[in-house]
Amino acid sequence: FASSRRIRRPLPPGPKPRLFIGNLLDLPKVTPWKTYQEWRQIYGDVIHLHVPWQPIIVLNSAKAALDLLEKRSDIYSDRIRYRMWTLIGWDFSLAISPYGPIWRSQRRLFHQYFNQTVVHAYQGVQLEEVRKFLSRALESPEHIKEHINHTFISVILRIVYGKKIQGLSDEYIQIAETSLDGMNVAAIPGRHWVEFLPFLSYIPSWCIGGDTQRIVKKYRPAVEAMLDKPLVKINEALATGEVMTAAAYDMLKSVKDRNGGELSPENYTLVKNVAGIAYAAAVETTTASSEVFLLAMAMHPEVQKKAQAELDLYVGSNRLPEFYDLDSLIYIQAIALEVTRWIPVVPNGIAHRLMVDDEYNGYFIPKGTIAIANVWAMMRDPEDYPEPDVFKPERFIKDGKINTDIRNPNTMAFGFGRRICPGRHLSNAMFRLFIASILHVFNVEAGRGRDGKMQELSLETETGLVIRPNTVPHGLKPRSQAAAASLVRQQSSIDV
Ligand code: HEM
Repeated sequence: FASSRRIRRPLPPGPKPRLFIGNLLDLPKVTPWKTYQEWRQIYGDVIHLHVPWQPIIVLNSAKAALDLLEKRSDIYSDRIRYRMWTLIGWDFSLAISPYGPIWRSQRRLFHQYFNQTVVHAYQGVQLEEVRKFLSRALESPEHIKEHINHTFISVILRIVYGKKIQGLSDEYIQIAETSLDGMNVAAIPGRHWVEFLPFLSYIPSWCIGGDTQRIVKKYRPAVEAMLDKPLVKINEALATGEVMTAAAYDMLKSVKDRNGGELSPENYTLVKNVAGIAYAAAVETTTASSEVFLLAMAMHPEVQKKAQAELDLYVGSNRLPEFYDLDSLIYIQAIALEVTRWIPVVPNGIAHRLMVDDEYNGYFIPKGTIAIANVWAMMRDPEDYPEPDVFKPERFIKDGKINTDIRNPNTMAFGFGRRICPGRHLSNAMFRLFIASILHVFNVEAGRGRDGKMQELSLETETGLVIRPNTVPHGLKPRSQAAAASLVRQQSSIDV
């Protein structure tokens, strides 16, 4: 199959390469998705970048991404190994494992605990944590970013490790945040010279040129601790016969039972790595989406009003939204889709790697090429989404239902083919519950800064694998002081 495509044809178009260094200096280091989107006007949907030893294609349209990453998933499902990821210890992760037996066994185990059917079992935890969030937001809206982060960390740690954190100062949160920062820092193509000049990894941190070692020293201990610490307690529980409600406990127990009560170091590592990636992949992405949601709401009060009218109709003022409400809340669903489209929080996905030579639209794509899905450009394709910069949930609704003729942003935001995000079922349900709960209780405004002035909101984001808005609204005002506040306090039992 693959060899039938082995016909030498020109490479796809792209910026003119320089002698020896190719397009190395052209690789954008800040918000690359925007530059790639601009390049689409010049070079088209599939752009080739020639970096020494490493051809790259950027897929700027949903069609190209679906044609290659989805329909030819058998040959486009490998990953590159950023040298920096391996150096800081992130090569444990299923998300960057090469396509092969280790990835397959990790992915199979992950799927068992996060497939569409199983995730219903986690609704109780999500509901409880989202309500605690409402209560915290009521008490101290100025700390909204911390509350969001706290919520999704709590949800995933309870699901995966059965661990309840005491607060934001929990040692584990610090460790995990540091290691996630490391992953983001390491993952931008072109930022680290060690990707192209491996000897740089040997230069000591105190020397000129020792940047790589400095980064390793900063992040590697945190990545190791993030994986090791929570599993130790679970393993002890298993050894003493204590029963725990936690996915990692069930994983360890089932591999142990399958192997006659023995837990080999390989199986222990398998569970440790699969559990660790759940935390790492879930927290940053869901936190980022929630921040984008708040930004969209503060910028569009008219959207809040419509959503609140729907909530008042279907949920009413005597209770908070439940999971069973979500299918009836069409406008809330449309908001979730539009937030996902408006600022996709993984704007360049996670790059795929081609395993054999290929050909597309008459262009040759050599084996080893990295394929970057520019989800940002796909979400701003005016053919799919007229006036793409405008935030408009209505674009997804027709005759009172979600219009399935409009391309669903989730088919791009969560990636493609065999590598598609296996956490999307958990994430989608949780996100809609979060949106419904906030809008049921609060009006979202930009919030005032320390100087007393209203915060100026901006669409700017950081650069990274996962992006978060630079400004996050914190002006959450209860819609009705008496009703909303007593409802939240009554339905969430926490000490904030
Ligand atoms: C807003 C929420 C989320 C977004 C936007 C998102 C997006 C993505 C994307 C773009 C990928 C790469 C797919 C590809 O290579 O084509 C991915 C992979 C992955 N995601 Fe998510 N994700 C989210 C939430 C979650 C959650 C909640 C979990 C875990 C419970 C999770 C677990 C994973 C894992 C394990 C992978 C690696 C899959 C592989 O390489 O085989 N994600 N995600």
